[in-house]
Amino acid sequence: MTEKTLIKNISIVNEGQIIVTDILIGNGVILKIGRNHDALDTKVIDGTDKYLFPGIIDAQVHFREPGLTHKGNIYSESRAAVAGGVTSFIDMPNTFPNVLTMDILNEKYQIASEKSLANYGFLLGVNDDNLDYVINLDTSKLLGVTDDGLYFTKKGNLLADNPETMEKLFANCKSIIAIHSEKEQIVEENENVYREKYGDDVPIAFHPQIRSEKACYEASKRAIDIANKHKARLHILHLTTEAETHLFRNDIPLKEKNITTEVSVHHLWFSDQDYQRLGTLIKWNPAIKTEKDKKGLLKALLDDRIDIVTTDHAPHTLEEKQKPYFQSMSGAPIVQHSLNIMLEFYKQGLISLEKIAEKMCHNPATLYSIENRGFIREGYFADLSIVDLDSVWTVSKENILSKCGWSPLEGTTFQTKVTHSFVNGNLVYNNGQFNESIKGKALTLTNNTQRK
Ligand SMILES: NC(=O)N[C@@H](CC(=O)O)C(=O)O
Repeated sequence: MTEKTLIKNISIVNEGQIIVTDILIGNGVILKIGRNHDALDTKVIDGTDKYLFPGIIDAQVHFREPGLTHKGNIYSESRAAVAGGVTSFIDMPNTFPNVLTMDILNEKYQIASEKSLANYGFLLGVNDDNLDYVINLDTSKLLGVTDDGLYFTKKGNLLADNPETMEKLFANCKSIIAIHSEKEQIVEENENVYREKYGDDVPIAFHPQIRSEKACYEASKRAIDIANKHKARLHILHLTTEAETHLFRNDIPLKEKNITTEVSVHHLWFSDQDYQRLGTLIKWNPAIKTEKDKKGLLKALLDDRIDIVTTDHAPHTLEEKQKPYFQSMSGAPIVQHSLNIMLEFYKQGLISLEKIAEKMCHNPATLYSIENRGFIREGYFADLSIVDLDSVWTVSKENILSKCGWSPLEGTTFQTKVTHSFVNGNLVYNNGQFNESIKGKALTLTNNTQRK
């Protein structure tokens, strides 16, 4: 029989409430929430003055395996994730080979089953080349599909830039369709304007003018129109503009939405004011935009037009980042610090703890129809994170766990710390120490078909 763990006297942040009580976990699940447990054969953790969150489900990461493991792999990045309170992740298909077939998708599940410290799910990529293959699959069994176009090539018929292929996919796909929403044609026109003026070394401050609000807005508007026409289940990844937030509804519950969206933590944390200080280290696609956009995104998150928070964790080596504008890779590692960032907003009085749990834990589970995770409920998997809301520390090279070994947050002081993370009831992370012997599990889907 596996050992049980009793977390005593902890403030449980869950489903709109904070309740101070005990929680008993064993056999991988939450056995009992409430006082009066029999402590025989039970390991006890004192939770006094600490907070318990459902493990975070980060629904957009790039863990780089297979094929790009010089900058990250499923072991290293899931380890960084768990240290930050992330107990499940959904990884994108721009690994090599690109995830365009079920064989390649299944290979990633196999690698993760051997190496991942967190629970895992993988999206299948879709583009013009494999479109017919994808729509002939039983897509209702997939966690989701996502356009891969922007990740791999700038030229050619990109799915999210090609209305005909979008129509065909949206009319036929039964799973959630997640898209990266920027009109590449607009981006290319802008690139040409700035290239003419500056050559290869365009100042990074122009990144938001190149990957512009217009490029984002027009792509999102078009995708929503096509999705509505076909009643498709569309999710727009990492929103970056205030303008786009007005395309989304908050007058119906998440479960009933056909169109959903997310914000990534860096678009809430950084703005164009930071390009001067951090340069291409904060070059992301879509781009970090203005202070107004940053504020608008937080507002839309709070009023439920934006459904979830993700990281789009995208490690690159420093060498790959610190290049002239056009050569510098977009993306940065952030999965280890997403909860710290959101809790910093809590400290500033901008968001409640309950809302953080909703957007980072409950809603990703609901949005992707993930079974028995994302909530602190008896019988659910014991994916849990304990947080100390009064612990000051500074991000530095010494405590960054992502394989690439740097972070745009270096030098940032946080006032909160994840002390413990449980994955399926196993204490994988305990105050800087890891138990790496037990691996995470594949995320499974609830019975609901994802398409209304
Ligand atoms: N978000 C990023 O800036 N980069 C992503 C790819 C992408 O989403 O464009 C990456 O994989 O590096």
